[in-house]
Amino acid sequence: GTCARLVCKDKSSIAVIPVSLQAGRSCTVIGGSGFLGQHMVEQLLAKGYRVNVFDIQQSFEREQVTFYLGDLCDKEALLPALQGVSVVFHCASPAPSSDNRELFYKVNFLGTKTVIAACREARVQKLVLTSSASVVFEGTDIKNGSEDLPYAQKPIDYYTETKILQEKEVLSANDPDNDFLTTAIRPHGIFGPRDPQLVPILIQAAQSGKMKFIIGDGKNLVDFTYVENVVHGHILAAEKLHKDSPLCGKAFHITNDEPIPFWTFMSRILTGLDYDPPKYHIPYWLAYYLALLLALLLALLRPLVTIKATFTPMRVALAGTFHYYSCERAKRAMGYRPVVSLDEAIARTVQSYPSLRRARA
Ligand SMILES: NC(=O)C1=CN([C@@H]2O[C@H](COP(=O)(O)OP(=O)(O)OC[C@H]3O[C@@H](n4cnc5c(N)ncnc54)[C@H](O)[C@@H]3O)[C@@H](O)[C@H]2O)C=CC1
Ligand SMILES: CC(C)=CCC[C@@H](C)[C@H]1CC[C@H]2C3=C(CC[C@]12C)[C@@]1(C)CCC(=O)C[C@@H]1CC3
Repeated sequence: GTCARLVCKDKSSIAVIPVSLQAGRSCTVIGGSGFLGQHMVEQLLAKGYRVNVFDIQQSFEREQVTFYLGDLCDKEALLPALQGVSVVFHCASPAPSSDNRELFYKVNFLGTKTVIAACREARVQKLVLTSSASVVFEGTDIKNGSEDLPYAQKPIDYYTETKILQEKEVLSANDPDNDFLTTAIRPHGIFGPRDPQLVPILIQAAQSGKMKFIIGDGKNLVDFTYVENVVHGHILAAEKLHKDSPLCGKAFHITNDEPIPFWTFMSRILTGLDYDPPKYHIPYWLAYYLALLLALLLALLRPLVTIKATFTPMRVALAGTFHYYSCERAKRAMGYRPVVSLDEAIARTVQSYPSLRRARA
């Protein structure tokens, strides 16, 4: 089967070694309980990897997976999960919506330094970070952006600010002389089954009547990337990361390579779940200033009440500007190609949320 390979020692003896016991086939997924993390675990197992998960929470149980519960800011908690593994995938982060500056700094920046120190101590050979394409986004158009764009000087939010600090830390830790190699994957707009953010937020907005307007002319292209393609990019990166490979210490965009107008994508998810797509247009700058005004108002009211807005300047920027990226570098360096097309990805995603389908009267 796929989990075993024949090894011929000499003509008379043939040993069968499970793929999971071969060097380089054991890994730890930090953040393995999350949306991306769980999909990582599934594909890694399917490819015959031995998989540990390190996470602050346990969201599933699988016989083949060893769980280590703990905070990645705690090196002593991390170390047992890294013993004997050759690859660490770091895809843990507080949710962007948590809006907690202190926590972002502690987990994404200081915690990532701890992950690096723990990897070195445990003699892990490869560290693959899940970064984000948003590290170069400042709220204005990016068309076919390459990895050579400079980091955002004014990141769109504090979460992204700490994703920049984190990525810099991981890439500069690349140290071939000491057998420690690092690389970073920058996905954008990950979606797919079990995503707790994109589809649920969208349907919630539709249910409360907030999905009537298209911000701008609706032509702004954006990358939405199917989770299985993101996972594929991570695993390829780990497998192609070798001393002298072009992956060492570098970041790579992983996208569906099919940028789509933001509002077309939203409409396809909405109609797929039997909701009406938005049809009225509102000028981008009007939406932006309305959202700013709302944010100001909520800040003034904060001593009295705390209300979380759906309509924020950052979201308006995401919904009304171009932000799509080239994945040419990943194609060249690791032979990346998306494995699931956008059409297929949307169909699978819509199908996976029967509970969010609009109840017909
Ligand atoms: N979802 C998206 O569209 C995008 C996500 N990313 C990045 O992908 C990665 C994964 O994101 P998702 O799976 O969407 O997030 P998620 O919130 O579903 O998963 C994150 C996981 O990290 C764990 N975690 C958080 N703090 C921890 C700590 N202190 N110690 C141990 N574990 C901790 C959580 O318990 C959770 O299981 C993150 O690094 C995120 O920044 C990047 C670009 C886009
Ligand atoms: C490509 C990329 C970075 C996607 C981001 C995902 C989320 C940030 C979006 C998922 C649902 C979106 C959404 C809005 C903004 C961006 C999202 C949160 C609005 C709040 C924009 C303003 C509206 O008119 C309502 C939208 C609801 C859905």
